[in-house]
Amino acid sequence: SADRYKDPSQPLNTRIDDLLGRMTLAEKIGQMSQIEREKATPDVINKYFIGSVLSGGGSVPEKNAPPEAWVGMVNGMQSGALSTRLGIPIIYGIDAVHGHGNVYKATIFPHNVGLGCTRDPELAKRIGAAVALEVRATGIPYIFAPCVAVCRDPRWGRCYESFSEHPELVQNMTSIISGFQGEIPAGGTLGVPFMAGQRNVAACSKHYVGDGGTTNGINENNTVATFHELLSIHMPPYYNAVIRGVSTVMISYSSWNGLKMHANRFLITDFLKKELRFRGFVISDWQGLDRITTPEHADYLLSIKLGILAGIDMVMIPFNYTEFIDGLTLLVNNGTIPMSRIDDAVRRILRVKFTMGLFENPYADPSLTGELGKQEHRDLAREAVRKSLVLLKNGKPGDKPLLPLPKKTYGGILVAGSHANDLGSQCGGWTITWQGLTGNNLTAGTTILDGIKRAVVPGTDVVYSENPDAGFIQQNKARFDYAIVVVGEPPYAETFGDNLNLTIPAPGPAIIQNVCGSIKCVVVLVSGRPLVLEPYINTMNALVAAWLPGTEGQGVADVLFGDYGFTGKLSRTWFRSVNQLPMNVGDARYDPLFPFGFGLETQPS
Ligand SMILES: OC[C@@H]1[C@@H](O)[C@H](O)[C@@H](O)c2nc(-c3ccccc3)cn21
Repeated sequence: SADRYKDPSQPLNTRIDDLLGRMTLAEKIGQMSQIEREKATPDVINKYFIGSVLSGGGSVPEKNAPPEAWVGMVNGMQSGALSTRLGIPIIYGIDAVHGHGNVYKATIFPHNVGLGCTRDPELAKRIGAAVALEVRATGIPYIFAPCVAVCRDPRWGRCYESFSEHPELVQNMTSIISGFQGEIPAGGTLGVPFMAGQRNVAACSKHYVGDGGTTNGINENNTVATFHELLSIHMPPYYNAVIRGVSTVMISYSSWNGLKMHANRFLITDFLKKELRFRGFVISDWQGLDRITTPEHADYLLSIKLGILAGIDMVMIPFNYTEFIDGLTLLVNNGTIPMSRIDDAVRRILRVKFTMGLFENPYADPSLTGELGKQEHRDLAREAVRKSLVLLKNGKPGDKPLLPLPKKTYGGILVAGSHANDLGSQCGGWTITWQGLTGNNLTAGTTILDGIKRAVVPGTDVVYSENPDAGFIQQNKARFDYAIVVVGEPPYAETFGDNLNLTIPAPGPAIIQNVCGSIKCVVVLVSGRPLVLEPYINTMNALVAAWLPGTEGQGVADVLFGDYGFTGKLSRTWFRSVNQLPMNVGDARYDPLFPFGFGLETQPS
């Protein structure tokens, strides 16, 4: 019979059953294997029937690769897959967690902690649609986003990837999934993998489950919680993600009550797949199987057994694919892992690939390359920056408000601080490289300083000094009407961001004291999370939390100078001292510097 699985007019389950019925064990296990692009030659993909390829953070075809180079790379790999006996296309995945972060000149949006402060699910959906277009510009149909972590402790290095500490706010922001994948139409089936068309991408809600609840925020550590606490704090976003038709779920490195999530059959199979009826595929994190044991990779056969029996369908191996394939083959042949488990995994992977139209459209649409970094997307990102800013202080007690700042000044404006003129730092981690970069050469964008210069009336004396010394301040303080001090955290990702003291890194505090001690100042804090403020806040006239705004730094000036009012509300509790942590909205003991939901407002001037 003609290959019914190739016939798009056939019912979905007919296509899945027809194809699955034709597959050898090697072809099935190949579909469950995701390898890193460095290993993914067309020959390897063909020989091992590889089902998926990824770019890890910073893994690019070449430095500053244009979209055409990405398209060429992905299409080359795809040809290797389509030349196999059954011609099952690969699905290429990448982390587009705040825009297409790996890609030179992509639009970089505010990280999720800032988007949570917008309280605007509709905006998040529009951002999702724009990111999908920029990812498709590079020929990629699948992203490891959104992170739906409910970060309960800002000492966690990934807290900025979380929309909020409050599960309901995170649930609301899962609207971004409907942007990435498209909205399930009225009358459509909720709760099954969905993708509207070839200008959308398959999404991945991560990291299942409880990644944001580890002890002291230690990355990949242990989340101690009753089942009720897990269900009420960390699980809710997955209800919404599944209903919205999220195509994949990524498992967390962390443990729940001492059991590694990657080995947790109850939560992955009994709860996510059976109770929540998730029908897409479950993917491991990078070497997530290896890290089931301590030390990691100590017993890889055991890791494979535990991970696959727990219900993981696709394994982000990413390098030692022969070891994975041989190990899983052995475990199936010796009866440790039943074929029914393999078939469940492959069925789910095929369901996503058929649903997203990968069989009909395995190659990139070259007409989309112009979507990368498009001005329309940058304008959207700028809108998101504006709405993400939170005004925490506006004038000392008894003073009149300092913000919005006048665009016309009699004297000059002093702009100080490392983060005023540092595109990389305002983007944060997962930008061009895994950890992110400092400086202004990493990609195309507008620094906060650039934005200030464009906002004031032409001819205004704007003086930038990264770290003005006391002498400069004393000699010049009468010269300036006011100062804008932009300080904050360096870029970081994952464990490199774990931090137990949460102080503003030097020389930030000194710059604040030096400048704000002599000149009326507004401090703009560029950080992935709340930081210690109490020692300096009385010196400041005004204070703005800018989070990690991304490439469109103009959005900061838009609000500082009153083109738009401040509307942002804290997505996280602003603690007084790290000794209070963890401390979240709703806790019995709750004594924050600024509470969850706080944010002063100003009117457009
Ligand atoms: O980039 C792919 C995935 C990403 O989607 C996950 O959110 C994240 O937990 C992650 N960590 C690594 C990773 C960690 C350590 C060394 C090398 C890579 C890789 N990844």
